[in-house]
Amino acid sequence: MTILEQTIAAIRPADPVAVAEARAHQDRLTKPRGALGALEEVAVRLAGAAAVSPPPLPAPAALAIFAADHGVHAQGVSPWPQEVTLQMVGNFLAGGAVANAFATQVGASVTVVDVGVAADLDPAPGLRISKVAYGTADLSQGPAMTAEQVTAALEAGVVVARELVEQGARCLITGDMGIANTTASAALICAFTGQDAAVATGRGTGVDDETLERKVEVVRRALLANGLTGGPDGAASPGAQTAHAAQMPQMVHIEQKEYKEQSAQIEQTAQAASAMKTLAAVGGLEHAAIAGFILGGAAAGVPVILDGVIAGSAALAAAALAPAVVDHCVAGHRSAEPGHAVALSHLGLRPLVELELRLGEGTGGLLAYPLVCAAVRVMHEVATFDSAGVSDKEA
Ligand SMILES: O=C(O)c1ccc[n+]([C@@H]2O[C@H](COP(=O)([O-])O)[C@@H](O)[C@H]2O)c1
Ligand SMILES: Cc1cc2nc[nH]c2cc1C
Repeated sequence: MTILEQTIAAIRPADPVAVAEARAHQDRLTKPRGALGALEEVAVRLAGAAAVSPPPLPAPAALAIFAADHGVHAQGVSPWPQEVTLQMVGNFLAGGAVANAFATQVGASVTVVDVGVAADLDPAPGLRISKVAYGTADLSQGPAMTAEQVTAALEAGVVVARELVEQGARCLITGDMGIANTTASAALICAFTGQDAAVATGRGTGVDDETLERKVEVVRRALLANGLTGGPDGAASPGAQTAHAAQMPQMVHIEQKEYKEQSAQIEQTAQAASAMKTLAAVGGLEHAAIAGFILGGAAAGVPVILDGVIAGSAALAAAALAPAVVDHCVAGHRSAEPGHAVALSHLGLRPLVELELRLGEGTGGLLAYPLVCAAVRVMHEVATFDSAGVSDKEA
């Protein structure tokens, strides 16, 4: 088995017993039932993911910022020069970015991963060089990446997640840096959800009206050029259905349950193959690496806090590869980029923080991290009605 196959095979869906225990425990704590709102669901979610209630405290946390460049920058979709990706990597390594300040605030470590910056980087403490390519090809003209590049970037993300967990991290936070990557994110979101480009495409770092119009057209062209009409799984490949249909005749005598299981397995395999194609067509190297990072965290048994629209679009790919991965994710925030809400609603994730952030780097995930810790701490430390001798509400 490849690293990616092993990782996908290791991801378990939420444990229903732990979920039920966590819900019941929440209801015994000295507070009106449901009074902690969305935080109660976060604690229950983490219990399901860890298959134990209460779930372990998600500390310490590690942020990984995946950096890469984009061929689609040539279409004039970002007001910023491409070299800002490289320059911001230098800023992260020097501790001068917003992500560094927020990481210090919440005690998270910061690792910068070069998966596709269009320049050679010198080795430095805190930098991991896992370069797959010097940026992607222009996704509006055809596939942004080869299948080999997608696999390499996904596996690079898995390896970073594994190593951070081996080094003691108990919560992973996604981060990204890549000028023009909101265009790739919008295209991925359209492909995976079927949403229209005009709805999913936003102003990124702050483009004017004219550039936004061009950006929407670039996303439309990218979907067309790559034969992606969009769909519930981003499964635009006709091969998906053909592979499934081809298996049907041999299955007529198989027991109904077994047939259903095998049928679901075949469908999942087709969906995964299609997700790889979609990533290659309109994704970025950091999107693929972040998808791998999310899968790697889930496989290693730690929760993953997703940052903004780049992470949201990468999570769509991860979920198409391994649907159970969503049970291990927490949506840190909802970015101002409109496609992010589309992605989160498709994933069924509720963002914890809504501050109209549109920075990336992991900033929204880092701000949400103390809320996730607080949600879990409640489960460990708050007294029950019984233990504190507090009268429960009359039935
Ligand atoms: O996280 C987000 O939702 C987000 C929204 C807008 C912009 N960004 C960041 O801005 C850069 C991409 O913006 P753009 O306009 O060049 O596509 C990239 O480095 C992202 O981290 C990030
Ligand atoms: C300055 C700058 C910082 C960023 N951080 C993440 N994306 C970014 C884009 C720009 C342009």
